[in-house]
Amino acid sequence: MLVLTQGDPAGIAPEITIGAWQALRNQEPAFVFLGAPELLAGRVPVQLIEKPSQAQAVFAHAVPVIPLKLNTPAVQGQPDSRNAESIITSISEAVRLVQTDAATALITNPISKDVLKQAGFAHPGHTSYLAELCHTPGEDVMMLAGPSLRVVPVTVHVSLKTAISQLSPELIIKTARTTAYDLRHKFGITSPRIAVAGLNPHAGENGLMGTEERDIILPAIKTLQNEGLTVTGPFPPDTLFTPQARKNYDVALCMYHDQGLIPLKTLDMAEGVNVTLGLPIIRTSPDHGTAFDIAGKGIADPSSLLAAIRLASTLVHNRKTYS
Ligand SMILES: NC(=O)C1=CN([C@@H]2O[C@H](COP(=O)(O)OP(=O)(O)OC[C@H]3O[C@@H](n4cnc5c(N)ncnc54)[C@H](O)[C@@H]3O)[C@@H](O)[C@H]2O)C=CC1
Ligand SMILES: NCC(=O)COP(=O)(O)O
Repeated sequence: MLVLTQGDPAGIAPEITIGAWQALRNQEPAFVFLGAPELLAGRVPVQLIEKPSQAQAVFAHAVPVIPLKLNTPAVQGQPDSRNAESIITSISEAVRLVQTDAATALITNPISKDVLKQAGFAHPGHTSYLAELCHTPGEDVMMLAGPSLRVVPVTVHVSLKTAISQLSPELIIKTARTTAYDLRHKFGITSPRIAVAGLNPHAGENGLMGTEERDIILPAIKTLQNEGLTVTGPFPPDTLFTPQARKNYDVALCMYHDQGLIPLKTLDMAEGVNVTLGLPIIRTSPDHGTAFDIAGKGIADPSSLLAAIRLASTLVHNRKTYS
């Protein structure tokens, strides 16, 4: 059984959860929602359960919910850090359920990093928190996957200045190895083709516009090639995402967050999925955030959450097949 976390109760998580249940109730995969039942109740039937194994029997007629308490009632569009505790508990409890085989994978609803930071949460998002919960800190890799493109940012939730200072051959090599391993074992791509983006305009143009390609990225690519991995680049970032270029790789390794996420969301916002690689558990998430600006207006599109739920189910199946 898949477990879906609560996310920020003031964002669009409740309404996209409802939309996902309405789309999936008469088909697979089923999920259990781990959060405050009042976020859904009144709009769709809800049935409280104690453990994920009870969810399948319920799913066709009600959203199965393992209940959590909010510290203060949720107001759509008005996030409140007093509810950080239930947001975080939902994530940690979902991980525990997967670790103990009570659930097969987790799908996370969007959270606000800012709201959690106000409550003292130390992580810039789910990804590194999940790695900590799995006792594999630093092994996490973020991948965004859509119908048109997969991207992996080597540096993630840091300023552009910090991203550049964090880049190293070691970090690129480690990220590419994890990406290649999980594309094989979770996505069934036997020999994944990894295209590596440059950092600078024109990928540095022989040092004319920056030296990171020559000093950091190219040595990493050579090491990875010597290991037998299909890795090419560094490519000028401005043409790496054209339709023609995208035919030549399975994943683009990007040097910083927006280098990869801008093309991914431009091409695939509605169906993009955030997948955490490198962990012993399977976790997916919609590619978008809390969308406080539209929360409660009934216009949130549940497609990305649906894609995340379906991909989690596929990865559970793939892991059995390809591992
Ligand atoms: N997986 C996660 O938990 C993620 C969390 N975030 C967090 O979300 C918060 C808001 O971030 P933003 O940069 O504003 O990104 P956002 O994705 O929440 O919103 C960006 C724009 O897209 C629209 N949008 C997003 N999802 C939509 C949907 N399903 N249907 C229709 N319109 C949609 C919003 O209304 C907004 O105009 C931040 O605190 C950020 O940290 C952002 C990305 C992922
Ligand atoms: N930009 C992606 C994002 O914010 C999701 O982060 P995480 O919560 O999956 O770590």
